[in-house]
Amino acid sequence: MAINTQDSTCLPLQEKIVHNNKTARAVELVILAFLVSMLIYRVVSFKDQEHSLPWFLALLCELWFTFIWILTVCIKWNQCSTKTYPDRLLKRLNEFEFPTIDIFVTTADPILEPCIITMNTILSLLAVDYPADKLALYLSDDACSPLIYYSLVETTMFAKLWVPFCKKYNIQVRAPFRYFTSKSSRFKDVSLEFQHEWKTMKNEYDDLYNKIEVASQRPFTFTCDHNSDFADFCDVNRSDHLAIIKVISESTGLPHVIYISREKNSQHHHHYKAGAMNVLTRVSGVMTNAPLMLNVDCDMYANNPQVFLHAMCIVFGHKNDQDWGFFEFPQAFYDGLKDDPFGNQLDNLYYVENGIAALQGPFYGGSNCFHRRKVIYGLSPNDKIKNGSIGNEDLHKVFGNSHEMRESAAQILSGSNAKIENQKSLSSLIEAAIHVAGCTYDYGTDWGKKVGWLYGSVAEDILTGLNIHGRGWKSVVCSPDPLAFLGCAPPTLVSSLTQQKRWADGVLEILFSDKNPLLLTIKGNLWFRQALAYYWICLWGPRSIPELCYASLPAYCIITGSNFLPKINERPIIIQVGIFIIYNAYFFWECKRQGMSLRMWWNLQKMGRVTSMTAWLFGFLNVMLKLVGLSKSVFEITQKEYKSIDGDDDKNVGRFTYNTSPMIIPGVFILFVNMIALVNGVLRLLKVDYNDIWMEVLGLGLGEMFCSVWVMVCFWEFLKGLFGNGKYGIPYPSIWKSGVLAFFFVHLCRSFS
Ligand SMILES: O=c1ccn([C@@H]2O[C@H](COP(=O)(O)OP(=O)(O)O[C@H]3O[C@H](CO)[C@@H](O)[C@H](O)[C@H]3O)[C@@H](O)[C@H]2O)c(=O)[nH]1
Ligand SMILES: [Mn+2]
Repeated sequence: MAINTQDSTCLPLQEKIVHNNKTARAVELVILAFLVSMLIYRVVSFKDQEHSLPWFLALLCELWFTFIWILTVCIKWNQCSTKTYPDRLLKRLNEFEFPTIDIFVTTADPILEPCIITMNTILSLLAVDYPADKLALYLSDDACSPLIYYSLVETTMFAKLWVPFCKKYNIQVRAPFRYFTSKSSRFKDVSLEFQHEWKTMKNEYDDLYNKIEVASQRPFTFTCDHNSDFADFCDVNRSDHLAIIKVISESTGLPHVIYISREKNSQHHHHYKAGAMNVLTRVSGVMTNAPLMLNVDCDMYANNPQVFLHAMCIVFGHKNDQDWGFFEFPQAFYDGLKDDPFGNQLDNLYYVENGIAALQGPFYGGSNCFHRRKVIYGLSPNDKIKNGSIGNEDLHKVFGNSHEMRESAAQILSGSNAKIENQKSLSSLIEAAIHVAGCTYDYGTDWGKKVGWLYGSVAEDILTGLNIHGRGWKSVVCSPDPLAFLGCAPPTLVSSLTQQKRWADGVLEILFSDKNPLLLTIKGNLWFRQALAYYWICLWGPRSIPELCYASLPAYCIITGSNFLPKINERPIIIQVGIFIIYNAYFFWECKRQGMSLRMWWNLQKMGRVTSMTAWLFGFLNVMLKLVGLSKSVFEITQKEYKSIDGDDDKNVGRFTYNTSPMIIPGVFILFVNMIALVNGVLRLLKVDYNDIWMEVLGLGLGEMFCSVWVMVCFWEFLKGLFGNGKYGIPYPSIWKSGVLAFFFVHLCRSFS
């Protein structure tokens, strides 16, 4: 892409802003100093311990915590963000200079992902401020659902009214389900004409909504004769069917709209989302072959109509072509539950993200991301490929046996901006598209290994981004105001844990692949500190073990009458107390700086413990089982919920609900053992004769009792779950299983003492 440097207005289109981080650094170093002194104290005082086991375990755990803290400090050390200026862009460039963009939306299950949500995603994207003839939107439907196809056809028809309406009145929120329910946007423009059109539009949307709603509620029926639009869907089995590709709209003032359901066959692995993304890449390569690709999950929508203009600021604002391999907008959530009761709105990662942004750039998070096609096709920053210089055989090996695919790839790789001559109509390309959407097309090619989205991890996003960084590309994140994209966070405890489990599982798998960050630093072009950042995320799963161990240590000590902390009348207790206070205050201060409440801080800190000891544990175990060949990874799709703005103000919103998921068990177990320990401890305290032996009381492990109470408070919701009714109660089998485990634990403790 040419960069317009000869310009009178020399103001930059995008700017990297470095944030002052001195105070945070100082506090982080203080915490580190405390951690290190604790380790030294542990080692030095080891021989004085009556009970060496808890001391030793505590040492191991604290070594690990210190290691993780060092990673965290390295990541957060520099803080920066990127600002973009779309108004400058429009003064400098003409729309016809903008590149074409292929937009990918993925959906996989019309029940877990209600159709109407996906359709709103699509509407918001079709209506962005960008020349429509430069956009093509591809929807990948992994469910092969006629309902989704039907909805897409209806939605495209509605879009023909909706898009001009949005552009005419410069509507800010272009996902109708948000627009029509937000109070502020209602009659901003009071002209009669607007009011009239607003009402028409609302009726049309209600119509669309009802059609989709009605169609969703019963098994979708359609005529199966040969000429029917739905003929392809007759008797299809969603996991075993031929590819279905349909061009729904072509050059009508709207972006092109294309429906894709890739071929599935139970004999062949379809690689979940990564597989879907590769089919989207190939089909779009054959059809429109835009140099930029934007991918959006079906649960997100464009919240800022200028998002593509912000994107162009990144594209045209970088003088150096190597400065970005991909760039993304953060995943923020709409209508997030107040104070984030499940800790899944990711706000706690804000400073980590800004830190990584100051390194090689943000991880690829799977959605809201603009990729350059040539980067996805495997180019490294310094590769220069002349037109026609790659042999057909090489292309064949990398991109597969479709002639159209190879031709389009060669064009991208050589960076030729020449428009494909005699631009064929999309419909005439369907045959070629169906070919590249085949379930065996990847075999014997580099798809999923070196090009496209990489296979082998259910966190295909992190893996794919890592591979790109490993080749030396940088990445950029920018968050305009209003936020570019909004999505829905998992609505329940278990759906949130399931998502976290998948992430912990997927990222850990990366460490056992040939894309290990350390390898990429040594052999490739991954920056060392960026590699540390990847380790930080890849180690989520293993973090469960020391956390569990540390959370059961107080219980162990109280039950066996041993200690893992200094007694409270000994001076070194200052170290532990110091860490506890400073760390919590530091985290609270971080939350405060982002405008969070005390409540939210507490929720985040408590859910940090809950998630790591439940979801991450299962992610970790799953990878271990996989390594010995006993398990396979599955991409469990997150449940999505259709909510309009004035949704229910139910007082139970945000309350923990449970099902029979085994992930609950370690939580209840930790709760049980600490409860048993506390009962033990309190009984012992009652027996002491306080007149004589104060010192003995001090020796009884008040520190351990405090820790036990702290753990219990973190798992307080689980305690409520023990007594809750219906979905608010933890199912009896889970309670029983946890009880048995806790019993074993206590028994084990006793046999050790
Ligand atoms: O076989 C599949 C499974 C999923 N998807 C799509 O993948 C997207 C993400 O799935 P979702 O259930 O919403 O997962 P999340 O946990 O919310 O996703 C996060 O984590 C994933 C990796 O674990 C990334 O792919 C996502 O982009 C990122 O938002 C959705 O559009 C799905 O329709 C498919 O197309 N095919
Ligand atoms: Mn999602």
